[in-house]
Amino acid sequence: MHQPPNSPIVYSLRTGLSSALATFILKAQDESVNKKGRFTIALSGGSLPQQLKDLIDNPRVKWDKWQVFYADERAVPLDDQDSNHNLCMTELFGKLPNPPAIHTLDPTHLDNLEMLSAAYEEELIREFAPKDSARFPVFDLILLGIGSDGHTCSLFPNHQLLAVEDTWVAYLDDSPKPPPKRITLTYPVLNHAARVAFVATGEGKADVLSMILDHPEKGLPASRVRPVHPGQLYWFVDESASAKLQYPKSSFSM
Ligand SMILES: O=C1O[C@H](COP(=O)(O)O)[C@@H](O)[C@H](O)[C@H]1O
Repeated sequence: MHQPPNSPIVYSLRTGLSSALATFILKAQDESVNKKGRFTIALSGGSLPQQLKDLIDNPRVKWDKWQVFYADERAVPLDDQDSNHNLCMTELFGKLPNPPAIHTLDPTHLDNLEMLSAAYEEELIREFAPKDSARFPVFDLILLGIGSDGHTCSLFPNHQLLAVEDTWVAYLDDSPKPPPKRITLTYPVLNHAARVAFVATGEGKADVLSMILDHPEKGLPASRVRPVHPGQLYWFVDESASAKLQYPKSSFSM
């Protein structure tokens, strides 16, 4: 099947998804560091952080060049078991002798979601605005997961945040998935990234993956992530998650 240019590239991996993902991240890291001397990345929570395990003990990772943000975060203390930061610390950063610069939410604003999300947007502005972005930050890489309802970040089906175009970070207090209070990057930020990669594993994601990629017209939140040119969208999926997928798969080589 012929795919139009800039269509999502889907890597379906029978084995070695974490290793392929590490290779992909390192290529993005090297291109960014060679060009700009730093690597800006946004991470998700959920099942994603455990797929980053092949970065641990990998001598090619230039942690001192990384600027880490969160694609979405729950409005809970940083050491709470629901915190995406806490999860990333447990799965990855806490295992490193020299962790990178990590931009967490400001826990002093947990009781005021508007201030919490404005403070995180300020954090992004400090990192990006004077450098390589005009109206929206341009992340070198954003790593996303999907929920079985098609949500990504904290952008849920039929939620009013799907329409936000004018801010970098938005907040919600009615997430259908607990905990209810969260902040999230918005579509303009996701869609201005140089690269966005979704990671989906397990048979529990098979139906929704087919819905997202084979039926983008249904408009599930994850289907609406389409980086503008020259940005590129990638999917790293395992065999179980891609079992029902009609969308053409590419072989992974880098
Ligand atoms: O609530 C969230 O869910 C999504 C998907 O999680 P998963 O466990 O199904 O992979 C995650 O990407 C997001 O960061 C998180 O806040």
